[in-house]
Amino acid sequence: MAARLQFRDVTLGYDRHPAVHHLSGEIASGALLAVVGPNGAGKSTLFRGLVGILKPLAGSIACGDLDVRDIAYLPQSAEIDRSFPISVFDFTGSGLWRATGAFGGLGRRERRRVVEALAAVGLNGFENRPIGTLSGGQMQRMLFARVLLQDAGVIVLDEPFNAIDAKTSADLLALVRRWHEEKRTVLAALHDMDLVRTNFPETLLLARGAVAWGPTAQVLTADNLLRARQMCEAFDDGAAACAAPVLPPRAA
Ligand SMILES: Nc1ncnc2c1ncn2[C@@H]1O[C@H](COP(=O)(O)OP(=O)(O)OP(=O)(O)O)[C@@H](O)[C@H]1O
Repeated sequence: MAARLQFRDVTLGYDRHPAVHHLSGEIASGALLAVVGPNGAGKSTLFRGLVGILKPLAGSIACGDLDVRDIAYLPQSAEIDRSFPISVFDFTGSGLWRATGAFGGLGRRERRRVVEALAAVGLNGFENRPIGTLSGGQMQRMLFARVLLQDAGVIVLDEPFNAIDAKTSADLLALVRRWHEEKRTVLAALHDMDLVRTNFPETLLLARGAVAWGPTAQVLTADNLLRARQMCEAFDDGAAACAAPVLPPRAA
C-alpha cells in the first residue's frame, strides 16, 4: 500500500528542547500501528506534530495530499478541560466541524448523527449532561464518539484505553477494528503490551527516537523494551536541538 504519512528526520520538542529526536519512517495507508514506549518517550509529542499542533524543530512530516482536517485526533483525556461548561451533545457535535465549519449550526440531519454516534459508544441519554459530570470511561467513550463523527481517513488515538474497565476497552477496541476494516489509517499510543500484541499488527517502539519499527512480534522483544527504557532514562531533557542524527532511522 502507498505511504500515507512520512516522518522525514523530524525533531519535535518544546522551547527548542527536543522530545522526539530525528525520527524517519513511513506509515502505509490503512496501517494499524501501535506507538509504544516508556513515560516521556515522546509518543504524545509525535502525535501533536502529526496533527499539526506542534511545528517540527527540524525535519518534516509529510501527509501527501491529506488535509490536516482529514486527521481525527483523540487526545489524552487529561488534556480535556472538564470544567468547560459544555454538554456531551455539543462537545461530540464539534466532531462535525469539518462538515459544518467551526461556527456552523447543526441541522436536523447532523443532530441525528450526533445522537447516533453517542448511541454507538453506549452513551444514549447522556446528551444533556455537562462533560464535567462524566466518569473517566464515559469521557473516553465521548471522545471516541467525536472521532466517529469526524469520519477521517487517519485516526490518531493518544492512550485511548487508559484507566478504563475491560468492557469499555473491548467496546472501544471493536471500533478501532472497524476503522481498520474500513481501510482507515489508525495510530494509537498504548502501554498495554498484551493488548498491542493481540490487536496491532505493526508497532513503533519510541524512546525519543525509533528503537524498533515493524511487525509487532519483532518489535516487542525483551531486548528492545530494555533498550527503550535505558534510552529514555539516559536522555537529557534539557538537551538543545541538534543538526546531526543520533539514532539510526528505521522504516516500517
Ligand atoms: N508542553 C510541554 N512543554 C514542555 N515539555 C513537554 C511538554 N509536553 C511534553 N513535554 C516533555 O516532552 C517529553 C516527551 O513527553 P510526551 O508527553 O510526548 O511523552 P509520552 O511518551 O507521551 O509519555 P507518557 O507515556 O507519560 O504519556 C517529556 O520529557 C515531557 O516532559
